[in-house]
Amino acid sequence: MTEQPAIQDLIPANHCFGCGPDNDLGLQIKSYWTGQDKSLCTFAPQPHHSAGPVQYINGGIIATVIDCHTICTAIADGYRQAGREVGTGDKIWYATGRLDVSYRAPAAIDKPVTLEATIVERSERKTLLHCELSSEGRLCATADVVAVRVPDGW
Ligand SMILES: CC(C)(COP(=O)(O)OP(=O)(O)OC[C@H]1O[C@@H](n2cnc3c(N)ncnc32)[C@H](O)[C@@H]1OP(=O)(O)O)[C@@H](O)C(=O)NCCC(=O)NCCSC(=O)Cc1ccccc1
Repeated sequence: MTEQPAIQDLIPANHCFGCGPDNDLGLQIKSYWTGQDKSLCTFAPQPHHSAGPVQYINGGIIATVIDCHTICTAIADGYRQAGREVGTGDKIWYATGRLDVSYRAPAAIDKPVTLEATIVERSERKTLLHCELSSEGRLCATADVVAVRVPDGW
C-alpha cells in the first residue's frame, strides 16, 4: 500500500487546508488507490481537532477529510482516464460541487480514522463518489460527493 506514492504527493502546487502538501498548517491527508475505482486514506486526528466534548472529532474536520480524500481521488481518476501519471502534462483539477455527509456515530479523537472512497459514476464534467469513514471498525460517517472538473486556472 505505502509503496505507491500518495496521490497528494503527485498533485502539483496544492495549498489546500485538508490535503495540500504545500500547506504547513493543514491536515496533509494522504490517499492511495486500492483498486480501479477505490481509494483509502488513514487520518490520525490531533487533540485540537476535537468537537465540544474532547473525546470526539469535530464534524467539520470529518467533512474536510472526506472532501479532500474524494476530490483527490477524482483528480487522480481524471489523470487515469487521460492515460497520464498524476501531475504530468496539463493540470487536471476538480472542485467540490456537493458534499453530503451523514454523521452516524461519534469518532474517537485518539484513534485513527480510515476513509474508503468509491467512484460511483464519471462523465466528462463530473465524478460522483461515495465515502465511508470508520473508527475502530465502526462506521462513523458516510458521504456522497460531486466532484466537478474545473479549468487549470481555477
Ligand atoms: C465548479 C462548480 C462547482 C460548477 O461549475 P459550473 O460552471 O456551475 O458547472 P456546470 O454547470 O458546467 O456543471 C457541470 C456538471 O456538474 C454538475 N454540478 C455543478 N455544480 C453542482 C453542484 N453544486 N451539485 C451537484 N452537481 C453540480 C452539473 O449538473 C453538471 O453535470 P452534467 O455534466 O450536466 O451531468 C462551480 O459552481 C464552483 O466553482 N463552485 C465553487 C466550488 C468550491 O469552491 N468548492 C470548494 C473548494 S474545492 C475543495 O475544497 C476541494 C479541493 C481540494 C484539493 C484540491 C482541489 C479541490
